Amino acid sequence: MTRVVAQGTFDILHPGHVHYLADAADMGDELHVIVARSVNVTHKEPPVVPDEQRREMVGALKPVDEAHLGHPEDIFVPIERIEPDIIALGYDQHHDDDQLQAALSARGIDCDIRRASPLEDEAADRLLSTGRIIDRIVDERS
Ligand SMILES: Cc1cc2nc3c(=O)[nH]c(=O)nc-3n(C[C@H](O)[C@H](O)[C@H](O)COP(=O)(O)O)c2cc1C
Ligand SMILES: Nc1ncnc2c1ncn2[C@@H]1O[C@H](COP(=O)(O)OP(=O)(O)OP(=O)(O)O)[C@@H](O)[C@H]1O
Repeated sequence: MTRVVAQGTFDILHPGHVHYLADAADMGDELHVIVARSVNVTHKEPPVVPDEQRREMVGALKPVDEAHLGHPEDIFVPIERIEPDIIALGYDQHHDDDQLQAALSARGIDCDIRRASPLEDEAADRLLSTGRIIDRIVDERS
């Protein structure tokens, strides 16, 4: 039984999110997703959709066995509870694989880190980014 963890903000869902989670699910037998708390999304605009609502929507997606809200202060607490064999990072996630591996080892957590693949734009009008969906809303509705 191989348990995989994926993680992210998942603010306004789009096919790129579904592709990432399907890719992560294919790496093992059971997929757990950690949904970032708004307070921890500091590298870009904070999400519009509330924490628990984002968790609920991610948990409803077919590849996902369980969706968890992240810990407010210590990102390793959910990992220690879930005990994954693999952490699947998104293709563009800003985390440094080697630094993350070192931090996991320092906490006594033994798991592989892998990268999921991107879903490239198949058609020019596809919106495969939450930021681009929000930009489109602002452009067309204001
Ligand atoms: C292994 C791992 C565990 C994480 N656990 C949490 C957590 O418990 N709580 C949280 O708020 N964010 C957690 N995060 C951070 C976010 O999920 C994510 O990296 C970031 O805030 C949003 O990134 P995005 O731009 O890919 O959506 C974790 C990230 C990683 C890589
Ligand atoms: N087009 C895509 N293809 C594959 N994975 C994606 C795609 N878009 C997002 N993801 C993955 O989904 C996870 C969560 O992404 P996030 O919530 O940051 O969405 P986003 O649409 O990339 O957001 P933003 O546009 O605001 O940067 C990340 O691991 C990210 O790599």
